[in-house]
Amino acid sequence: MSDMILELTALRRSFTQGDVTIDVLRGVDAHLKRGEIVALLGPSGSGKSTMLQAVGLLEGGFDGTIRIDGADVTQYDQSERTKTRREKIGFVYQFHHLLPDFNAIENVVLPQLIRGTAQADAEERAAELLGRLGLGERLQHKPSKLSGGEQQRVAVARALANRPMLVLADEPTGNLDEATADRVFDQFVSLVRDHGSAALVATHNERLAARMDRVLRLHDGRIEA
Ligand SMILES: Nc1ncnc2c1ncn2[C@@H]1O[C@H](COP(=O)(O)OP(=O)(O)OP(=O)(O)O)[C@@H](O)[C@H]1O
Repeated sequence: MSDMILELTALRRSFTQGDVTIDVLRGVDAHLKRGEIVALLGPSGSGKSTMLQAVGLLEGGFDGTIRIDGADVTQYDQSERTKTRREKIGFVYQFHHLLPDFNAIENVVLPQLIRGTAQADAEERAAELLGRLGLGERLQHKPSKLSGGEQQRVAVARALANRPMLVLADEPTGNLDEATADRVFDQFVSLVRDHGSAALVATHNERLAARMDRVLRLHDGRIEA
């Protein structure tokens, strides 16, 4: 097992709309080691989401090299990308994208079933995670019956349910008040550290960034030295 969870080399991405081409990522070099929690900071429009989408194997169309857990995934086809995403990556978004018709525990069980975990094991794991996140009394609540911070904690549990080695978060606490954001983030950090995963967290929030192990700043399409 490699200690390098993520390596980006000369990552480039442009978008063309009509006759305007914007070079969003202009040669990003970055890496994450096992156990590291790293902030990705940059002004609006600097390419943070674009970078997470590339790393999360959600979007093609970029140049450069992406290595995840030592494997060069750059040229992976659709099915290899899906497999890597399922086995190695967990996502947390600002707007959590929970399934509205499923309750809290079902939302955390589902990705485990997709991965092939037995129902009983998946439920046990989901209940344990949600309990650690302070939602032990909310297992049967649907997202609409949960507060924003509670929904965000369910999303954290869901992202970590399969113990991904790489966790990608895009403004994971962006819609929460400061005190709730801090609590959710503390819980996120403690779970990521327990798993020995690495996490890349895109945020505008300097205060949140200061609590991570390291900060990457996107500026003019590159990571500042
Ligand atoms: N699918 C697309 N087609 C065309 N342009 C795009 C597309 N996706 C992103 N862009 C452009 O790329 C730039 C970077 O967008 P991105 O969402 O990565 O920024 P960001 O740093 O995440 O911003 P924010 O902090 O506001 O979320 C923006 O200028 C945007 O207009």
